[in-house]
Amino acid sequence: MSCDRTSAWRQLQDHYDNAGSNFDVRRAFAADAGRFERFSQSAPHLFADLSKNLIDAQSEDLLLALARETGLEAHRAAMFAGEHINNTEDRAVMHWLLRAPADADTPRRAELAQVHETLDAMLAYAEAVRGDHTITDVVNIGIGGSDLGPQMAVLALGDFVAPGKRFHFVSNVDGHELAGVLKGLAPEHTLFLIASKTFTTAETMTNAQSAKRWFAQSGGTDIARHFAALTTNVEAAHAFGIDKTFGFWDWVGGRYSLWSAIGLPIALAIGAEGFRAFLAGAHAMDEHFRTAPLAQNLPVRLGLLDVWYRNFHGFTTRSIAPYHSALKRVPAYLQQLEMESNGKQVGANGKPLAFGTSPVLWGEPGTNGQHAYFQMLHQGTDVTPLEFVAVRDATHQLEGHHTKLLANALAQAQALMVGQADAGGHKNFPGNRPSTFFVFEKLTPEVLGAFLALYEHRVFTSGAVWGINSFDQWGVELGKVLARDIEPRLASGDVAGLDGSTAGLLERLRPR
Ligand SMILES: O=P(O)(O)OC[C@H]1O[C@](O)(CO)[C@@H](O)[C@@H]1O
Repeated sequence: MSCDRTSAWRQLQDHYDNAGSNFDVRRAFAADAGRFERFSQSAPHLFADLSKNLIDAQSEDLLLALARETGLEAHRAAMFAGEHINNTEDRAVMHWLLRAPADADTPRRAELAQVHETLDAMLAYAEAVRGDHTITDVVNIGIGGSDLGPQMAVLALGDFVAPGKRFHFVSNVDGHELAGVLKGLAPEHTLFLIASKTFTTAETMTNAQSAKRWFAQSGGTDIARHFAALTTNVEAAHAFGIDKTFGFWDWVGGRYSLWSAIGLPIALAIGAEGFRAFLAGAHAMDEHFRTAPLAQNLPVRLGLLDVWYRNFHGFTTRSIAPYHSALKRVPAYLQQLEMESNGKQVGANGKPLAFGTSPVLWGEPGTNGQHAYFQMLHQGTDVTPLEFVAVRDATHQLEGHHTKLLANALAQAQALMVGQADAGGHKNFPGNRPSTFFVFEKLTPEVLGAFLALYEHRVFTSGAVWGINSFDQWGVELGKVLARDIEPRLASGDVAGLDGSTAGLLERLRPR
């Protein structure tokens, strides 16, 4: 049943109208000494404080009822059973299987055996390349899910990266990016990874062709040693001239693929043991999501909070501020995960939805964001729920920095909630602005794996309640088709049939 037709939805609307719309989290803390405990919890490898959010026991209870009424548990079971819940592409959704141990209790035994066979081969290759000191530069060529995850994780786990290799990520079809990277490279010291689930993506194919041409023109000889492909389309990789391939399967969505062969740059960076730890962290979160009661299930609580904010409070964006510079690319990674998954206007049945879906997700690391857009978060006319990520232990010895960093994260969350009412005018902070606070003890492969899996299941939860297919991305197709039509027009100048604006701009952008 569509979520907006359920009795829980109606009750949530009543609760919002009666109490939710003027809920004051400061009063809620004053009235309940146990609020922090009630609305915070541990989950594998991390801790989350939800208590500064605009929720009370009744809203959580009703949101849980909404989850039950919309069949969240059955949908979750269907995903873990390998049913084709990606109905528009008739595919299973089994990225979770990529991180299951070889002896896991799952009905998908055959696929699990293939997963481990590929994983073992990929990690053996990663270790061999790590030991090959003639390779000093690894260039990953891929885009979207074939870029954002590995790039984000290699940066995030910088403390675990063995010295001796530089990692480069080329995604954009803008040749400035590839040309800039190639400038500093020598073919005999470079390994190119062509990462593409489909091996047809225009940007990646264009960059891969140019890299191959550069390799030959700069005296490179042994393609088999200097190129590898990470793809479900092994045939196309061979046709391109690459022998060394690591495969994966159509049941791994692009934005869920960093756990597969697409994660090879991560394995090259942190080693086989580190990559297995990364998978183990995610698996621990999978088990939590699969088995914990809904009321203590962190991805479920977060996904339901997202529904509460989007559909009842009407908040259209959510911001994330990782207070750790190594987590700089996490917002970009999560943007694809959440917005490509849940940015849908029709339900899984293809019928238009009468309610909002994915919020806009955005953010920058703290403390940087504080000196840029936090002004709006504190005093703007719109309310934006903010998510903090703070790591207790630093891995550097620079005196004073980490304490200042953590103090800032705590202070910002406090300021958003408490506000400052008595100052008046321009100095008035309304407060009561919601935030969630994640605590990692250390930034390790396990912790990062768990955090990313937490987000995946959170997006699954809101998507399931909304009744959408979170695993297709038809919205990216139209632009691709039109780009193919426009490309030759830039050379020919033919504007026939184009709208006035596109024709006018094309005329200005034509090469002179
Ligand atoms: O890995 P591929 O097939 O090159 O696709 C790259 C990205 O393009 C998309 O299909 C969107 O165009 C993403 O979903 C995907 O992660």
